[in-house]
Amino acid sequence: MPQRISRGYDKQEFQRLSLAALLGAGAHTLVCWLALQWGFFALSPEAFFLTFLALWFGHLVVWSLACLTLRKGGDARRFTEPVLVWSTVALLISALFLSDHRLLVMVFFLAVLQIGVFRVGRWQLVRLALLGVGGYALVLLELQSREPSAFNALVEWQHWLLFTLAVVLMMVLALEIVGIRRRIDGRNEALQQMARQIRDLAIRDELTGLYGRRHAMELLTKACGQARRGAYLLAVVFVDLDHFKTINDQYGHLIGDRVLIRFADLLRRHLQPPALAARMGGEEFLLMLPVDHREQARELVERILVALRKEGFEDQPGLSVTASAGLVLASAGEEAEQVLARADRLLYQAKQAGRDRLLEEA
Ligand SMILES: Nc1nc2c(ncn2[C@@H]2O[C@H](COP(=O)(O)OP(=O)(O)OP(=O)(O)O)[C@@H](O)[C@H]2O)c(=O)[nH]1
Repeated sequence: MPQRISRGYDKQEFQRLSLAALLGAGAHTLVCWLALQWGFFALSPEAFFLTFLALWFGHLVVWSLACLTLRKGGDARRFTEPVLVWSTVALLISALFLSDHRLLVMVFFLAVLQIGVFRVGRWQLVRLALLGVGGYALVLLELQSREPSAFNALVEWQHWLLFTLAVVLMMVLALEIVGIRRRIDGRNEALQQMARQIRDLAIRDELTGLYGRRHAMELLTKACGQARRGAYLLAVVFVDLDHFKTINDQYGHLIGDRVLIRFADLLRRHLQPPALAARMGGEEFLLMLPVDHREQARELVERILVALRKEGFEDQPGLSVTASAGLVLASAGEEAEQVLARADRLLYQAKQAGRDRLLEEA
């Protein structure tokens, strides 16, 4: 599965692929240049120069597209196959002009396959192998039909057979490695999932799924810092369900739990990121609301309190839940604990004033 392979594909991986492709293309050019010097390459020096200029231009285009994609935050992994395919095409083109020593450049294809083993999926690898073997056969057929008398059919096709055998052997090995790699990727994925779950357990309240107190304080500290730097206005709201003890006493603890879960769901429905809610303990909740102005926060909290009042509990028709809240705006230079203490004082006053209301600082 390509998605699995894509995880962990980063800049370094791309740099390694680029370096491998560069070294491979450089070695290929050098071998062909030596062949030209020794008279094995059936092109004039000018035509050789133009041919390799075109091949390097192709490398450059594919590489630049991948770089551009990576810089834009895209997945450069999808350029791995084009890099390998163009490298193979470059080998095949040069094989067209080499007399007798075609195998010299075609062995480079085994290196191309090797690079692909750790980077592309099973089918991409099979496609690449078919391109190498099939392309080599096409090169031979073209040469055979162009100049049958100069074509040493027996030797050339023997070489092709040897090459094909080598590719098949390598593919058997490669597919085994791809399988192992997939299993490792699968296990890594499971481990990462487990790590995410453990982290969630550590930072989330088990009953409601909202963030717990400790993580809420970390987030509040961070949000206060950002608000201090003027990134936004931060409204901090302490919310406490009213007479929750009575609800527990009258309807039982399980219904009390259900009320907490329902309220958390209600908060999730009303808050869009980056606004967030946390359960600070018992029936106490904290809201952090980055806003443009105070009214925006007030209206939102009022909507939440109204929605809670209207909330019905199917098998408990008589149960009606309300909450009290204290809303403050974080001031410049204020620490998280200080903001929280101010919101808590307002909440206390809201309770004193008869509950089921939101109080703000004058
Ligand atoms: N069902 C349930 N009850 C809880 C949980 N955590 C705390 N409580 C109960 O919540 C109740 C909180 O009661 P109080 O602190 O007296 O507050 P209250 O009854 O809501 O009164 P006011 O806040 O003054 O309106 C206690 O009875 C706790 O046992 C929980 O996870 N589930």
